[in-house]
Amino acid sequence: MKTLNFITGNKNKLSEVRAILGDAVVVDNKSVDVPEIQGTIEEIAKEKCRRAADAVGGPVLTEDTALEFHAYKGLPGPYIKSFLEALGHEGLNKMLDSFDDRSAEAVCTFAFSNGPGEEPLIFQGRTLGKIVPARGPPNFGWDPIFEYEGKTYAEMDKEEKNKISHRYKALMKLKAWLIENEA
Ligand SMILES: O=c1nc[nH]c2c1ncn2[C@H]1C[C@H](O)[C@@H](COP(=O)(O)OP(=O)(O)OP(=O)(O)O)O1
Ligand SMILES: [Mg+2]
Repeated sequence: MKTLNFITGNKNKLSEVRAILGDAVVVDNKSVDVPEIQGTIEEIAKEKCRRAADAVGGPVLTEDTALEFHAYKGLPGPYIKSFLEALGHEGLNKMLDSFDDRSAEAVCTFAFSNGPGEEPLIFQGRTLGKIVPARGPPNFGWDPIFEYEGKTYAEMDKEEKNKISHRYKALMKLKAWLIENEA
């Protein structure tokens, strides 16, 4: 059975990845402090993966999550973590108050490298929603302010989010690739 070494410090990401991939794949986890550069989502995701592969000295899976506000031409994008820490749910909502367009895309980008010096492959999923005042338990990042078809991610039960999320869509692509390349 395929084992993936998923390098992340985020427990919520890890549990969603395990829930979505289920029994098909064993997901090991290591929390390595990997520096994150600036750039496009793909550049950031690939560089994070290269650095994780160097740090671990073997095959690694990494993931980078972005939240793109359409009114801001895609920003905060991959910098959402800093924006969330600085502004909170309320501040992120306020950023959009002078715009009619509150739509946003959640973007999940997995990168897989076979080891140091091996070019990372990218698997990306996107879910379109909108930014709303927080509703639901504040367990995971910006889940309470991202609404998809009338419910925020935080208002959905885990199974529900894991069927439509940006992370689910990216993992289906990764899974298809794993199946093709294992045979
Ligand atoms: O499904 C999600 N629902 C709500 N919030 C989420 C989700 N997925 C990531 N997030 C948050 C965590 C962090 O504030 C930022 C992404 O930053 P990002 O660098 O990718 O994540 P991280 O630093 O927590 O973990 P890692 O060690 O994998 O880099 O968005
Ligand atoms: Mg990070």
